Amino acid sequence: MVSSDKAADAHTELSQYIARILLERSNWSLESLDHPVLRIEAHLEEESSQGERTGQSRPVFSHVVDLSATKTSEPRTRQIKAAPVPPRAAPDRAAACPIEPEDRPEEPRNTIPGKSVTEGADDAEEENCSEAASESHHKGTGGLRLARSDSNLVEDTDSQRQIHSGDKFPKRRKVKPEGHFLQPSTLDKLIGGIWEQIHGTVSLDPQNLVQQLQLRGGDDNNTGGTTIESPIGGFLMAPPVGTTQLIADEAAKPRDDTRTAIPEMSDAFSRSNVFCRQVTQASRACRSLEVIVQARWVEYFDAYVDGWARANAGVPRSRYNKAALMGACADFGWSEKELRNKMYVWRGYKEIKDAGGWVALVFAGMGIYRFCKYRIGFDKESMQRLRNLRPAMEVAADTLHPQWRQLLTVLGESSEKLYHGHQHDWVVQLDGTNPIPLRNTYLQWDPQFSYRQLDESIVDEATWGCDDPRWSMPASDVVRASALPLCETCEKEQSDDPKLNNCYCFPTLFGCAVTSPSPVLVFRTPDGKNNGLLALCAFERGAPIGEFVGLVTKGFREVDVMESTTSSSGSPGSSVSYQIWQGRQGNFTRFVNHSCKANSQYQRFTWLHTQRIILVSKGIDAGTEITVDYSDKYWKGLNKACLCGESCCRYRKADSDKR
Ligand SMILES: C[S@@+](CC[C@H](N)C(=O)[O-])C[C@H]1O[C@@H](n2cnc3c(N)ncnc32)[C@H](O)[C@@H]1O
Repeated sequence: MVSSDKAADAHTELSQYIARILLERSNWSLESLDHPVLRIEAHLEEESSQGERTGQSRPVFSHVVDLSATKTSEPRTRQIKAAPVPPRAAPDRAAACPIEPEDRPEEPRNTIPGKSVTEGADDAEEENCSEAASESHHKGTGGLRLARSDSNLVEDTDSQRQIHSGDKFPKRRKVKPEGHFLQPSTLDKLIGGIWEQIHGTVSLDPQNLVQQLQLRGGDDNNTGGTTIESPIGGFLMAPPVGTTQLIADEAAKPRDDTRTAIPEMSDAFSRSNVFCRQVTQASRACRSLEVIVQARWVEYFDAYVDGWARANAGVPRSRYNKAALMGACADFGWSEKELRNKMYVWRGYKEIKDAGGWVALVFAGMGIYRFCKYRIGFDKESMQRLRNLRPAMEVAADTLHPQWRQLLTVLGESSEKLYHGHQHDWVVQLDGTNPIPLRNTYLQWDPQFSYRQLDESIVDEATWGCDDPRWSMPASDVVRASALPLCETCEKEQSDDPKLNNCYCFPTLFGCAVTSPSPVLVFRTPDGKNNGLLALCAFERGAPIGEFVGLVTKGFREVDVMESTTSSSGSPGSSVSYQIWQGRQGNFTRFVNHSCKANSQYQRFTWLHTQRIILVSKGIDAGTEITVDYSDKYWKGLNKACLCGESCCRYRKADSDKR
């Protein structure tokens, strides 16, 4: 007997497979069908001894497979589904976690010259679950084991709860596509787009609309039309030919004079950056405004027709519908067909608003038009997914874009934020219920619990004085005159000044002009691990998720800490061990749970001579929990069982139960 889950899987796989064959071999596109079905028929026939058909044929099987789901079904990854929260395992008091990072970051696939994205991905997998139990596999996994350079760390048998890391990023087998050629569904794209916008740098402050552009009426000498001037002065987007000419003119001058041209050009360039950004921001805010107004217009339309229909019960509703349509056509100056087409899309906006709230519309960006026009996977299930995500989206939008709700005042909606503070001061729940203040999720174990969100680690002065133990002397004895430190990984110059920086090992974290918040949220795990970290967008293998920051200290025992070591600045060759404790302060990495089949790991990386610990993806799908392998050293002697739920789980039993 095949279990119903397996049967459903087989069914999905079969229909996807057949759909792929159909699409590959014919000109048919499922996308062009509203409700595609695949009709499979089998006939039992008598065949002649020569293998010819005798004409007798009896239908014995007829089955219709609904392919609508194929058009939109989700990737078969381990999604965290909305579910009621089961009884929780008590986390450690103000848990901090011990970890040792790797020395070398995974080379970001498309930043290392000569290495393509797929090259590394073809490597044999060293961390597959079935091998996990063997010692050799543990070495291959690389996750949070001792780095080679840590071999001189004290072999402290009772120093449990220390998370460690290895030196090398584990190689992984390229994940074979499982017939997802139609994936991700448009809903996935829409949701991904919303998270990207929320975590992006585009500001949706309505002030962008009113302040950043000053429309100035008047005659332009050339066109006689209206001109647009930037508030910072000048007609910024004059043709770049001017600049080209400037260069040519300056080139003709004596050599010394050309230097004066550079500041001028640089000034013009930087002003054009500002202006272009202002127009982009304003236009982005306009787009959000457009969509929410159109969704609201549909509500007006419906209310108008409803009102008439209620007042004249005997008259068919369609009559008022038509009358309203005609009235609107006159006001818009559009034909009925034009308006109907637009209304179809706008009604989609309204439905998205009804499910995902205004936040989903405001941050949806351009993708929403396609989603509403083609309505692929625009079904109850999709709307429920949006409904469940709404509170999480509001947490992120309110905390990252405090002004966004002001756009809603045009609709007469409140501009008051629902969620204050830092985005990780909230624990979101994936069943759509209200987010919980982070603090409340620890009070039962620690009534004094508090957590301060940090952007950077703080060195415990009582322990280290003014010295940062993470700082180490350059490996080379020769102090380079150029002064810019070289990256130990890529050997390029590092600088906090993006114009001077040349190291792009972790470009979203170091050496970049602007850093965007990582698209992650703290969430309530459905499997008893209390809180965990949720990836809102996909992180490709090798991509940094964030830095492990907290209090840089030492000597902590019986609490979760990150353990690491650097070579001593005083005497090269020896090492300095330190800990990073996140019990009371730190960032979102504090909430990363353990899994025996982890999808990320900690790695060491040196930036400007100071060691940093980076949480790096091993390939994470959007909507999944981010996990690391805390390693044997953490679990050894710990009176706690692992709840990762993987078939390869190595710590299913608490150490005390094993005795
Ligand atoms: C760094 S914290 C992770 C966040 C934690 N879940 C929370 O709610 O604060 C580490 C603690 O989480 C819990 N934890 C993490 N991974 C676990 C797992 N696989 N099984 C059981 N408990 C886990 C343990 O209580 C551990 O001490």
